[in-house]
Amino acid sequence: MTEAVRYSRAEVAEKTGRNAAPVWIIYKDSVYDVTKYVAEHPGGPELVTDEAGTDCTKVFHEAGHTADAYTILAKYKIGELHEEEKHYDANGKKKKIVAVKPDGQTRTCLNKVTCGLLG
Ligand code: HEM
Repeated sequence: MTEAVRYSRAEVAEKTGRNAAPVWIIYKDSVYDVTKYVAEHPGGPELVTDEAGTDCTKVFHEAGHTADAYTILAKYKIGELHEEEKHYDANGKKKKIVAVKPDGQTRTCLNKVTCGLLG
């Protein structure tokens, strides 16, 4: 299996479609070059170009896209984010963000509530 090409969120952020730049978007930690699709988008090109360079995972979901849209999107995949910049784990689950205290101690949510109750 060939390794995925890796990009940083900063690199993607430059691909805004402006000044002849391509239109790249991030969806669930994968990077897509949708430059050639923009003009074909059934919802109009602006909906896509407005998100160019960004992580549009939430927006893409909320637009209520059908399975067709996800199939088309898959065709434009060019790579993935660097491991340390990913928001999803290997099972596609959203990574848990644990609050890290300055002294390096970590507290879970439940812990915080309990400590809060005890004062
Ligand atoms: C990232 C921002 C995007 C937004 C906010 C967005 C929003 C929308 C909206 C509102 C529609 C409905 C249009 C209508 O019924 O008149 C639509 C349709 C559609 N969009 Fe997007 N879209 C985005 C990106 C994309 C991308 C990147 C693709 C594929 C590469 C895509 C594929 C489609 C397809 C195939 C439809 C037709 C209906 C469907 O199959 O879901 N969209 N989009």
